[in-house]
Amino acid sequence: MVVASPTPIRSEKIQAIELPIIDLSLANNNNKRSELQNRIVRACEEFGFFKVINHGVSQETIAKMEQESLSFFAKPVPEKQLSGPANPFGYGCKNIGFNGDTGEVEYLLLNTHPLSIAQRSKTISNDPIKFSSAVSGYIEAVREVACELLDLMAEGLQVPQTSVFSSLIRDVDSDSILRLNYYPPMPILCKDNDTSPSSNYTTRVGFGEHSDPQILTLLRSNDVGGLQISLDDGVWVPVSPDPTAFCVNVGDVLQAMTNGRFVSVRHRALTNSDQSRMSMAYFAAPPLNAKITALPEMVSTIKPSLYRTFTWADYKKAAYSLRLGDSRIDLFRKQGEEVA
Ligand SMILES: C=C1C[C@]23C[C@@]1(O)CC[C@H]2[C@@]12CC[C@H](O)[C@@](C)(C(=O)O1)[C@H]2[C@@H]3C(=O)O
Ligand SMILES: O=C(O)CCC(=O)C(=O)O
Ligand SMILES: [Fe+2]
Repeated sequence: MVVASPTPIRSEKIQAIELPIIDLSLANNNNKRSELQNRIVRACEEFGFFKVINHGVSQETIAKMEQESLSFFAKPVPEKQLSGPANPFGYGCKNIGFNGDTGEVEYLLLNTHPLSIAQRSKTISNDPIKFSSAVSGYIEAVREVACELLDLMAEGLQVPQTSVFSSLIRDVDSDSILRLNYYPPMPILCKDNDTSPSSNYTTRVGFGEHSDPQILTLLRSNDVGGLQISLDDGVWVPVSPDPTAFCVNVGDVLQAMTNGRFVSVRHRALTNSDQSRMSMAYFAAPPLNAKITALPEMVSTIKPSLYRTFTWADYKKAAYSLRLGDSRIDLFRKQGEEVA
């Protein structure tokens, strides 16, 4: 197997994008709820990404999770390795997935089932009860935010069964996961000691280009930038970091359930030259046996369903057999159906 080396890329000075802002406190305001639904729907159609403020997750819940995460990544490597290798859960360093993808990232991938968290905490922390309580508290809080957003999306799409998306995540068998990413500072590479402001500067990729496979991702990062999204082919647009907000993106499953109306957009994370970046991503996923198919309201004679029905287990199997940057959802596209 050929193992790819971490890709250095040219640093380009592209202005950061201001993602659509969703103020979740408006969800409880009867006069504003429908405007909020439309705003979320538009963001999912146009960008596949938005920023959520006033989300209701307490600063304490986030700080506890962040502190546990920092303490873990600050440990000596041999200690961290006791929680690895990631298969897919556990501690991973530079290797992403099983097919030779690499990046300048260390991570902990956790199954969100309470029993699994309790069990794994024993190898992760010297105080497993404190670690698992921080993780469980964080997961419960972000799951609530994810469910509220998904209900608003269904309402905005005029789908009568408004819990059609959120019920998949609330299911006890939901396959949701939590990923803690740590990107150590990486000096910018400069070819031939040439310090002129030309194209010789390169930045290292922390987490390569991909789309998220699940329904919805809620990402919280520290105040160090690095996330970029690919809005138009070939152009990478940086997203400004905001530790008080969640950066939310549509996953492949939601793209399929909305018959391509919502877009699962490719993104990546670059390292920073002098500061470490830390991100915590909650990937809201259905149960393994859930059948994924376009909602009837999203299908018509002029917009026939783009994808075959598949189970989340089928999709995961395909995802783990592919490279990070491969398009997984295309495997499930019906012949002859073009995505708008
Ligand atoms: C190369 C891979 C890593 C990944 C599984 C895959 O085979 C393709 C998708 C990757 C991804 C991207 C989003 C999430 O970070 C992730 C946990 C997921 O569900 O799909 C990772 C997988 C991983 O790191 O194991
Ligand atoms: O760390 C980030 O900002 C992005 C990470 C990411 O895309 C992922 O974990 O899937
Ligand atoms: Fe991602």
